[in-house]
Formats: sequence, structure tokens, C-alpha cells
Amino acid sequence: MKQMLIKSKTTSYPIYLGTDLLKRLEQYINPSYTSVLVITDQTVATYYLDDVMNALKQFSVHHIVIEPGEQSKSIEQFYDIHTKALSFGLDRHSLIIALGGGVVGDLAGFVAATFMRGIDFIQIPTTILAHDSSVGGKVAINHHLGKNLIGQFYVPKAVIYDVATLRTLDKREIRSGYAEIIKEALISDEAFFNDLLLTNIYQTDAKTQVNHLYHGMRIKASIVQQDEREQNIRRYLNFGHTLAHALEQQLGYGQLTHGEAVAIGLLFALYISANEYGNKHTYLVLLDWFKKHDYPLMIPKINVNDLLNRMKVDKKVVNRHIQMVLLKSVGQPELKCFTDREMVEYITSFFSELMKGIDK
Ligand SMILES: NC(=O)c1ccc[n+]([C@@H]2O[C@H](COP(=O)([O-])OP(=O)(O)OC[C@H]3O[C@@H](n4cnc5c(N)ncnc54)[C@H](O)[C@@H]3O)[C@@H](O)[C@H]2O)c1
Ligand SMILES: O=C(O)C(=O)C[C@@H](O)[C@H](O)[C@H](O)COP(=O)(O)O
Ligand SMILES: [Zn+2]
Repeated sequence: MKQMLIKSKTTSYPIYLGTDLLKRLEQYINPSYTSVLVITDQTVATYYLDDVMNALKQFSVHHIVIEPGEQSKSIEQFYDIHTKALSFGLDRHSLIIALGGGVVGDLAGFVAATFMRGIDFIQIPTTILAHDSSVGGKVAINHHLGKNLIGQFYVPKAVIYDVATLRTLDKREIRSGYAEIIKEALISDEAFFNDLLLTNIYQTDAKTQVNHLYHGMRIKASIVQQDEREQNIRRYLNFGHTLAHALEQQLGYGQLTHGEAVAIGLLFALYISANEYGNKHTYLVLLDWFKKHDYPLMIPKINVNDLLNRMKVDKKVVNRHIQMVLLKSVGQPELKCFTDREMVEYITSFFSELMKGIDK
């Protein structure tokens, strides 16, 4: 088993990464909690809820199963979980467990952050993508005007990553998760990026996959430890997300997974970087790699002004100017603001070039 300790200014918490941790879950949980509430989604529940409930038999344990998908990060779902938690009799000494991908983690984490002004929670990620979302304490639900607009920084007590759960992920979820690993490599580690470019993510052995996850988590850990509240370098973790979040909303949640949208967002940020700093190599090799892995890059007609307006709700916006994370070179991210006009030009030329690039 691999282990890491995330130390921030205010607190610290362990990450355990290994196989068959679910069955030994009670070893990692303080026995003094008055009750435990497991929050998961329907798909994850069919595979893993029994294991978790059995492992927690000594606790007064409850569970809530939500519908899978981004639509569940809603104010209605959030309120419903609060209602159920109250009816189960949870108190300030109870624990919430988020068992699932980033949707469950973000939602359950935000419930934990707000229930009776905050109770403990533990992340049990079950997707590749959640190697990112389970670390760093960003918890949130969506507002109809934008993604993750209602949220908190609220760190878990622990992250327990049983990588055996990843065996049931389908191809779409594998590529979705790898988009965030690629992001982490691009902003900080050229050798890792080059290594990923040589990988076929659908045919990796378990050991290689775990190494990729561990590497990605170490990059994320190192950033959030230095800048827990995104005052500075944590903004780089948003590489690719300004366009990604806007696209996810414009197309309708679920049309693209978060990671698939991030993949397009990474290309967009690299396309602008190439224009600003004059080197298109990274854009081209990544486009090629995404094509080889069947990332959905063919986007139906984009409404450029609508997309721009959605991008302007991004949390990095400064004085109503869109602030993009760009790459001077791999491992050298930089922030740059753009006028609306510049952005419209970039969105238009990027999508036109992307559609041509896909045909090749
Ligand atoms: N808080 C953060 O720092 C952060 C970081 C990245 C992404 N996010 C958020 O995370 C969310 C995306 O997370 P995600 O991609 O994990 O999505 P998800 O939670 O919706 O999971 C993807 C799909 O995989 C299924 N699934 C989960 N585990 C499975 C397993 N082991 N086997 C089979 N199926 C499984 C789920 O039921 C779901 O249908 C987005 O809402 C995004 O905004 C947050
Ligand atoms: O942890 C971070 O910081 C990130 O930016 C990680 C992103 O992958 C993640 O999608 C995050 O939720 C986006 O941040 P947001 O503040 O724009 O919601
Ligand atoms: Zn993300």
C-alpha cells in the first residue's frame, strides 16, 4: 500500500492507496463516531456498498444512494441529503463517507461542510478522475448559472483509495480520469507527460495505472499544500477548465464527462499558448494522443457568445476579464487575461482548427 500525508496550514490528512481497502475499512475509521452516513450513487452501490456496509457493522451506519451523474450536484439533492441525515439522527460527532467518483465526493463533502456547520468526512474515491477530486478539499454543488459555484474548501479526515474498484470502470471513465492526470503532468512534469504520451490507457497493467495515479496525486498534493485556498499556484490546477466548465454546461451536463470536457479545454489552452508563445508541438502531440484514445473532440455547432458568457462566470475571472492558465512550455504554467474580443477570436479559430484536425 502507498501512503501520503497532506499537510496544509490548518490541518493534515492521510491518503491510503492500495487494493482491498474497502473490506478493511474499519481499521481506518475512528471508532468514537456516534454514527456514519455513507453517500454513494446507484452504480457504485451495486458494486461496492455491501462491502462498505459490512465493514462498518460496529457503527450505527446509514446510507443514501443518489442518481449517478453531474445533475446530482444540485441544491435539491443537497437539501434532500440534509433532510435524510437529520431524520437518521446524525449529530455533530457523526461521520459522512463519500463513496464514489467526483460527483459523490463534491456533493457529500459539501453536505459534510454544512451539516450542523460542519462534521467530519472521508473520501473513498472509486474513479480514476477522483484521484484529483478527493484531494485538496474543494467541495461544491452547481448553480444553474455555473459549475461548482456554491461550495467550500473543506478537507476530508482521510482519503481511502481502493484501486481495485477501478476495475469496473468503462472506457469512457478511464479516458475521463486520464485527462486530469495529463493536466497534472502538463503543468508540472515534462518527463511524466512524455511517459503518458507513450501509454495506452486502455491497456495499462494495474501497477502502471497505480503509478500514474500516485504521481498525479503527488503533484496535486504538492500544489494544494502550498496554496490550499487558491490564492496563487492552485489556479494552475484549473488548466483547461475555463472552457471545459462552460462546454459541460452549454452542451448539457452528461453529454461530455468532466474529463472529456477538460481534454478539449486542455487543447484550447495549448492552442492559445502556441499562439502567444510560439510553439505548437504540445498541442499537436496531445491532439494526436486524444484521437488515438477516442476522446470525443467533434463538438456540434458551438454558440460562441453563449460560451463566452459562461466562461465569464469562471472563478478565475478578474475585473470581468477571462484569465486563462496557459503553458509557456510543459511544466511552466502562466496566467494571462484576455478581452472578450480576443476570446471570441480564439474560440472561433480554435474550434474551426480542431474540426479540421480531427478529419486528418
Ligand atoms: N473537487 C475537486 O477538486 C474536483 C476535481 C476534479 C473534478 N471534480 C468534479 O468531479 C466530478 C467528476 O467526477 P467523476 O468523473 O468521478 O464522475 P462521477 O462521480 O459522475 O463518476 C463517473 C461515473 O462512473 C460511475 N462509477 C464510479 N465509480 C465506479 C466504479 N468503480 N465502477 C464503475 N462505475 C463507477 C459513476 O456511477 C458515474 O456514472 C465533476 O463534478 C467535477 O466537477 C472535482
Ligand atoms: O483542485 C483544484 O483546485 C482544481 O482546480 C481541480 C479541478 O480538476 C476541479 O475540476 C475543480 O473542481 C475545478 O475548480 P473550480 O474552482 O473551477 O470549481
Ligand atoms: Zn477538473
